[in-house]
Amino acid sequence: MPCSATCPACSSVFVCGVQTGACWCFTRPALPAAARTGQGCRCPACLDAIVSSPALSLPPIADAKRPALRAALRARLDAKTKPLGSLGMLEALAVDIGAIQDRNPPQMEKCAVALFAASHGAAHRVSAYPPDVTWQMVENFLAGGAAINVMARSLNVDLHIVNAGVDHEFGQRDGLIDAVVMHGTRDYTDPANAGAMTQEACEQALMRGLAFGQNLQVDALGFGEMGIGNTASASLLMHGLTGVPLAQCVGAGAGLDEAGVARKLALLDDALRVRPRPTSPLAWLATYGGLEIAMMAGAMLGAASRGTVLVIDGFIVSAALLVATRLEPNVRQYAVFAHRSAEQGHRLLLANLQAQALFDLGLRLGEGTGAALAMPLLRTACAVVRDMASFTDAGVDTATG
Ligand SMILES: Cc1cc2ncn([C@H]3O[C@H](COP(=O)(O)O)[C@@H](O)[C@H]3O)c2cc1C
Ligand SMILES: O=C(O)c1cccnc1
Repeated sequence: MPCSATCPACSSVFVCGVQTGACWCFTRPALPAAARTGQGCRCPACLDAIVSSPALSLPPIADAKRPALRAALRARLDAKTKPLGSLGMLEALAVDIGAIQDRNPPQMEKCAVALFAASHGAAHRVSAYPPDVTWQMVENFLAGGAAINVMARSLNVDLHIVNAGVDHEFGQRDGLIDAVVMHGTRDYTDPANAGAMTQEACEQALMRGLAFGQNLQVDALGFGEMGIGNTASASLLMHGLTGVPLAQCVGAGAGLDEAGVARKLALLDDALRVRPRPTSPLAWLATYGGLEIAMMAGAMLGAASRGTVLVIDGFIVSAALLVATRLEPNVRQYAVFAHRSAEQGHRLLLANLQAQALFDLGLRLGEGTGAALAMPLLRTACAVVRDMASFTDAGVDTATG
């Protein structure tokens, strides 16, 4: 039985977590998810029970704060033959990776990117490109000719292509992981549709992603996506889960001009008006899609539960992480952010996730290209901790005067 959307005792606006096992504060997203108590959740403000039993069971994700390990990693870096802090963000990155892996020194041998592809029913209305580009690009990935293929090869990164729900018959194909939940979402801009997918399809996509993430043995997993129309879904999720005004969440995507962005914004605004506002993170995801975003969110939760570093790519992947954090806040600690995308909403989305990206090359492609490009930085950060000489090792004396 679902609970009310507000805490009955203290009236804080908490959204029902009956589907997810974690209650969620709409007006104050910085609050921790409500504590779980055998039968349900408690409002973190007043501790009164507000949820009946959860339906979706997620694996536990350990708290990766690990202050003692972080201090040891920092001390190890400070003893290296360099001015204190002179490797800047690489030092923070190394400490984060060590804390995620619970290892000193951290390890970065096997790096992979998983690219999740799916079709969007709304694609023909919200993108500068036709919906068929989604399946045609999957063929390109399988043939090895896309940007992510070239980067993965040149950077020694494994690449996994996952079909989360492309509207096309590929048949049995080498190199294509079939995780199809449905052949594309429904068009949420059509008032006749309740939303992009049912709650059941959404949970199935999430759980398939979860299993994928739990089973992959890598030190770092980068996330990529392909789905014409998916910046629109990401914008709606960003708006719904953060409260940032829609206009600041919507951008050019793969290449709309100014007038195109204005049309996209008006369409998405209408799509929000024609049906009731979703009342949980999972309902936002089901209503506005897409399948690849749901599967990525699940894969993030699965990979984090086994201590894998999550390498977040651009705008769409960040939106998937946002969803994942609303299901299990600890997942945020497992994420490192590759780059700041040129997509309009990404700067604010990163700020909302309290994230600092490693670089900004003006990329706006997706596919996991930013994540792949970050892998050498992750490898190098770990190598510095492991291999650099300390002042004592090298006999360098820093005493002055
Ligand atoms: C040829 C081509 C290759 C791509 N690879 C990634 N995207 C990127 O663009 C799409 C999102 O933009 P929008 O929401 O505006 O459709 C996604 O597929 C994303 O991965 C591509 C887009 C195109 C056209
Ligand atoms: O930031 C991204 O991931 C992005 C931006 C535009 C188009 N495709 C992806």
